[in-house]
Amino acid sequence: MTIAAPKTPPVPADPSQPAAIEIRDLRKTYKGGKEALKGVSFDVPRGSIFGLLGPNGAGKSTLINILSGLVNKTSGSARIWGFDINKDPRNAKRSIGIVPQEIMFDVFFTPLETLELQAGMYGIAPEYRRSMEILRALRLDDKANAYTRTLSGGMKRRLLIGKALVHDPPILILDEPTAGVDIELRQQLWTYVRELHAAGTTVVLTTHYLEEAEELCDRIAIINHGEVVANDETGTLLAQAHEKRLIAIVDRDLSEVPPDLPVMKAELVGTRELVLTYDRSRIGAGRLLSALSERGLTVEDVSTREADLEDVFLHLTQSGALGG
Ligand SMILES: Nc1ncnc2c1ncn2[C@@H]1O[C@H](COP(=O)(O)OP(=O)(O)OP(=O)(O)O)[C@@H](O)[C@H]1O
Repeated sequence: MTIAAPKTPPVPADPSQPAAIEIRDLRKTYKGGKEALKGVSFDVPRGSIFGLLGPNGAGKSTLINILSGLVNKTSGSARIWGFDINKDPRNAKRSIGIVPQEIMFDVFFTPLETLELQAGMYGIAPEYRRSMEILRALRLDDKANAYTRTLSGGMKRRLLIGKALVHDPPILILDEPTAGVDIELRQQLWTYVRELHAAGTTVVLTTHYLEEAEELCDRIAIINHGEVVANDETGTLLAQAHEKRLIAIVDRDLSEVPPDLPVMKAELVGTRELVLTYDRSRIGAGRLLSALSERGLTVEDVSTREADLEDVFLHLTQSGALGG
């Protein structure tokens, strides 16, 4: 997608603020006492594709809603493109485009009207609007005058991205954009996101699909129970995943795990399947198989699984399930 140079003056960035988004000790306690954010701090570097991960209820939506002005923070601060969300909310809001989780449109408007209305809401004068250009970039120009209700699911998702781009924000936030979306459409959406990023947009996305975050994001923050439990480059996070798993089917029934195996964790599934979790930086699979043989066991079948972002995620959130 080629998004041409903006025809409206870009939001001037404050050069003393190198982060696209700067969040400091952000707290939110809802009425009724639920502490959704318990002092969250992190920076989204300019020009990054930043992943915000966390199990259901971790506080991701609360965070995004605070940034977009839908929810008031209890304390702490947030700056978007250098603008404090409370002291300079207008510029802070102009600096982000948010693609929400839910598809919500007035179905009686056409895509072109939808973008024009959105531009009007941002106070962009008609001569500065670039609705058709955005529709072309999202390959929706041939649907410009169709009823939105006649668009396919994928087209509606693209139109949502278009709505978030009308004011030419330097930062785009996508909240679970591929939840419930089929694989082909997901790939298409990520192609658009990559193109936008290549054109200079900082991208923040929340996703439950860890392999997606692994593939797309250069930096990832994981939140759990309202706290940041990891915030690092994706490669560094993955390097932390030392755990590897070896699954061995042995030749006879066991009533318990063989003693003193050189592993971090050993589990017996049924009577013959041993699941051994080990530190791959300290020991190899061959040594583990020898250890089983030394304990009088013959292995009939064996497989191993590499650690990935899911391991890091599960380890850090200790939830055992991603939920949703
Ligand atoms: N308006 C509200 N009033 C009270 N509690 C709320 C409100 N909104 C969210 N919560 C609670 O705050 C916590 C964080 O919710 P939040 O929606 O931010 O999580 P999330 O990480 O976005 O989850 P999901 O992935 O399900 O969207 C949850 O325990 C939730 O029940």
